[in-house]
Amino acid sequence: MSFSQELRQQGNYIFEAIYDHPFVRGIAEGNLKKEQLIHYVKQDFEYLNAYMRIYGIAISKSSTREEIEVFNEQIQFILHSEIHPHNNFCRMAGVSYEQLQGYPLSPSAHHYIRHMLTVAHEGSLGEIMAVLLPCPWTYLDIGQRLLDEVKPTERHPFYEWIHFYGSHADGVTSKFCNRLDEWALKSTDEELARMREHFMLSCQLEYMFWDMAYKLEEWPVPVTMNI
Ligand SMILES: Cc1ncc(C[n+]2csc(CCO)c2C)c(N)n1
Repeated sequence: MSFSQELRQQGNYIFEAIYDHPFVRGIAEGNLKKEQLIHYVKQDFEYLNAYMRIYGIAISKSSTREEIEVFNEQIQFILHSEIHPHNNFCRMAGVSYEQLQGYPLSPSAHHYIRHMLTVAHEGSLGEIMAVLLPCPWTYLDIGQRLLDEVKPTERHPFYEWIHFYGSHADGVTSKFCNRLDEWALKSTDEELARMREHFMLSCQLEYMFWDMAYKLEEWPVPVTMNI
C-alpha cells in the first residue's frame, strides 16, 4: 500500500466524522443559517491567505522547477477559483464577499493555521505536503459524496459549492499524493512518523474548522484587536 493510502486509512474515522458533521449535513440539506455561512467565509478567507503563504514557503524549499510549478499553480487556483464556493455561500447569506474580509481568527482557525505554519517553517517538503493534504482531500471526499448522495440540481442552494469541490479538488489531491509517496520512499522512519502526525492533526483541525463555523466559535473573552 502506498504511504498516502496508509494515511487515508489511518485518518478514515476522521473523514467519516467530517462527513457526518452538522455543517456538512447542512450543505447537503441546504438549511445552514446565514450567520454560520458568514462565520465560515470570514474564517476561510483568512485560512486561504495562510495556505497560500505556506505554498510560498514550500516554493522556497523546492529543488526543481516542476515542484515550483505545482505550488505556483495551486496559489493561482486559490486566488482565482476558490472564490467561487465562497461566493456561493455569500449569495446564500445575502452579503458581499468584500464585507467578510479582514476579521480576526477564531480559536480553531488560529490553531489550524499555526499548525501548518510551524510545520512549514520547521519541516521538510514532505512534511509540508503531509500537513497540507487533508485540506484538498477531505473537501474532495465531501464534494464527491454529496454529488452522489444529494445529486444537486441548479435549484439546490449549494449546487455550485458541491460541484466545485466534487470535481475540482481531485487534481491537487492526486498530485500531492504522488509527490508525497515519492518523498516517503526516501524518508527515514522518524520523518515518516512526523508526516503521519502532521496529517492526522490536520484532519482533526479540518473537523474543528467545520465545528467552529457551525457553533459560531469565538474567543471566550471577546477580542478587541486582530490576533
Ligand atoms: C478549512 C478549509 N479546508 C479546506 C479547504 C479547501 N481547499 C482549500 S485550498 C484547496 C486547494 C489547495 O490547493 C482546497 C481544496 C478550504 N477552503 N478550507
